[in-house]
Amino acid sequence: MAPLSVKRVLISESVDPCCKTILKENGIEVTEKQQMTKEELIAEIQNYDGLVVRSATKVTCDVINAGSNLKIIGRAGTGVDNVDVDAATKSGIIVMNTPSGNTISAAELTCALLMSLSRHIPQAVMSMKDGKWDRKKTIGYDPITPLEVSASWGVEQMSLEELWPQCDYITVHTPLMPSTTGLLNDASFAKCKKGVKVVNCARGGIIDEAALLRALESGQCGGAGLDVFVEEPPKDRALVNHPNVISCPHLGASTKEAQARCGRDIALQIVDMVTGKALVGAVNAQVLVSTFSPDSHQWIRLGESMGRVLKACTASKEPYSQVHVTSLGESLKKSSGFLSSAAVVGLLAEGPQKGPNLVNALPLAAETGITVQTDHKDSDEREVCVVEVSVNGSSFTTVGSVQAGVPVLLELNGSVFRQPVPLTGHLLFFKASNSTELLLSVTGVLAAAGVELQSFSASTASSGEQWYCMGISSLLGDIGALKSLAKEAAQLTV
Ligand SMILES: O=C(O)[C@H](O)COP(=O)(O)O
Repeated sequence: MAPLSVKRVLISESVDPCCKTILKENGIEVTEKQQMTKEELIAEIQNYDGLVVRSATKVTCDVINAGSNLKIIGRAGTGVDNVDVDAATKSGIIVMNTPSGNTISAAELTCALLMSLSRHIPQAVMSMKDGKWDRKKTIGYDPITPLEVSASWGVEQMSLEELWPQCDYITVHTPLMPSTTGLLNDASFAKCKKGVKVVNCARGGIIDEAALLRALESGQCGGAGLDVFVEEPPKDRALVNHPNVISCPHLGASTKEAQARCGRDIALQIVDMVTGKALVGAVNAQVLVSTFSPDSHQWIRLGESMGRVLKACTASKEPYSQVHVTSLGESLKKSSGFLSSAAVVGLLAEGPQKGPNLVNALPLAAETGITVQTDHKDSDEREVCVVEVSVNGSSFTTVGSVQAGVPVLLELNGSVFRQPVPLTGHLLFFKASNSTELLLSVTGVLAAAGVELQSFSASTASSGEQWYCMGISSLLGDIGALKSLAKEAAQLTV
């Protein structure tokens, strides 16, 4: 992938200072502004092409839409539920997290809460501070029964149904998403051992808060350690104030070590991305991961150019219903993903959709009603990319490759070019029967418009209507004259 240019980054939360230092050392201008209101962030965000956040900044669709120059949202931490990832993807913005920076600190707090729950340490501390010497409440200790060791990780894997009735303690460590929202609910609490203790240092909502309160009240749940809440800070204090709940204000990652790691990781990941070295931590742009090799750059250009050629030659027939991209050749095995996105970018370029790029190509295609199909075929003979579009009931195909580092077109809808057509500059395509008169007429049209003919590629077929391609010095102002000479004609700049 051609390196993304990121020049100005806004850090909207307390992120370790090393983040700013690393970004600045790499030529990126950094502004730190904390505790901005949503309105302030919306007004400000257009001035930046990068945004670095923790979990308090709500990067909503409104913020993303206001960020007309935004290219990357860096999350100095793990959870990206405060970022509207779908909206970012549609706008072609990379969302990147630091998947391992604060894991150890969150695990430490989980263990601390487990121990505190078991031994009622916070309650004992409070009662000591109240001047009491109450030894009765700290004597009922149940030993923690560790889960059995599984074959691979030392933990026996069980279904949740099997797991619930066996646990003395349940800790959750998942992102918040539809499948994990309310993972512990009335039904699952009912299957648990009476008095089960639960810890949530992951995200509020994985344990259903209303169900947890009911389970605490009935004694079905014997205690909860909560570092996170559905609403932060929680306005409803019922859980926080419950005698069997110990809670913290989302401190799982708040250690010097975790913050230094996350601040450093997100800055280095952004720098690696803008310098084209690597893409690490992107949560919405998997297709880009394999584009960080120099070899891939020309293939991406090829895919996009083929999409543009298809669009130019079929524009009058729109709408498109399907794009089918096939890569051939061992070395393109991992390329079919980005080739299809690149072809869609070319096909949608200059259309009504906002800024198609490799991040948003597939969602934009889906939104436009285009199905994208990707295939790979092994071939010892050649490395080529075939892009076929279904447009208004018929199909139109291009075949291209990269030769000597240059993207070239080999075939256009059945016409095989004698010489590969370099996909660069201004190109004129037309379909006609092979005739000297026609070619003279076309060059006459070019000359009359002051356009120089720079290259000419004809089909290998000697009879029937075939596609021709001309490299020209500039686009014709009007190709009406050409359209009256040839069956079809199109021009474009790639
Ligand atoms: O998702 C995370 O990384 C943790 O919940 C930490 O969030 P924070 O960076 O806002 O402390």
